[in-house]
Amino acid sequence: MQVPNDLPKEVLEIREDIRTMRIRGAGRIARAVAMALSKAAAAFVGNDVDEFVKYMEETAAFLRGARPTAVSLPNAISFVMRRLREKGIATVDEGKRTVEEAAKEFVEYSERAVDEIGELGARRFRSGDVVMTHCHSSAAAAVLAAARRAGKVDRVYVKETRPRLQGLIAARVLADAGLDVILIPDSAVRYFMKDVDRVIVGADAVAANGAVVNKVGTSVVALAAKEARVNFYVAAETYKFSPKTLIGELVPIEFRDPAEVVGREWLQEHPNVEVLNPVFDVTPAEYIDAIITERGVISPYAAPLILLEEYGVHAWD
Ligand SMILES: O=C(COP(=O)(O)O)[C@H](O)[C@H](O)COP(=O)(O)O
Repeated sequence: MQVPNDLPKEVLEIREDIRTMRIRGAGRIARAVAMALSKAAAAFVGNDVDEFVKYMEETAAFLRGARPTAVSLPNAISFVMRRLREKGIATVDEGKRTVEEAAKEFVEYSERAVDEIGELGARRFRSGDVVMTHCHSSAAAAVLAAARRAGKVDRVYVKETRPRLQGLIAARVLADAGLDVILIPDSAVRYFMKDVDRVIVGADAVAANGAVVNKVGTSVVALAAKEARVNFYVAAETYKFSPKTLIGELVPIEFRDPAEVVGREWLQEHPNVEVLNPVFDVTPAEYIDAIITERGVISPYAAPLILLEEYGVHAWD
């Protein structure tokens, strides 16, 4: 991917931090790219409006390639860039202001959305509920923290989430929120499901057919939950809904370096073994009881309504 000329170092660093997962989780990724666009705009030197717009379009394309699956990333970029395109700016300064304001608005919306999801989601829980979660999702954690504050949930099983062990982040965050955390290996999901009342996870993308793309292993939790008749909830801001799925596109599943699974040394010692590392999987709508969004708690089958309301004709952009 071509790096636009004169892109400030901090924008390059944000992209690299997303690629290497120092910035991770769909919500944080979205907020980080919105801020990256704002920083890029501020750093532009010159008075030529067309040059500025071209530079911003190139920056947007460059940032879009940071990670492929979390649709919050292109959605955050579209939110900011649509403002710039629709505004019809007369000067570069106006363009810079437009980008900065749109990015700020997106970040504020996003932070508010997570809080609203927490409050709405907590209503689905009952006193004494035992919960299971997978990976670390700030939206799912917000629900659990709000449910804890409401005196409903005490205990949560957290899956370690190999190979990158995001479960350890979730365990720390949820313990800090006052929950009793039990960290379990991924392979123990079915063993413990009998003790669980509800599952809650986050999302990297919600498709028009209500399927949810989230950290690999989510679909296995959903299968075990369905077998045990345990409610399965997804916490997802509306900017995680994928407009392109309305026109039949599939959400790309990221495959990362096999060394994340077994280490570089093992790979070198076993050149005849193929190691694959898909990092997301798809949970079909029929396994999902509800998606908790900042606009309300919906059936996964209502995903197209959210998409049409949110993006309308822009789904085709
Ligand atoms: O799958 C992951 C993170 O994957 P990775 O660690 O590979 O980025 C999270 O469940 C979603 O991104 C939602 O997170 P949030 O609710 O924080 O947006």
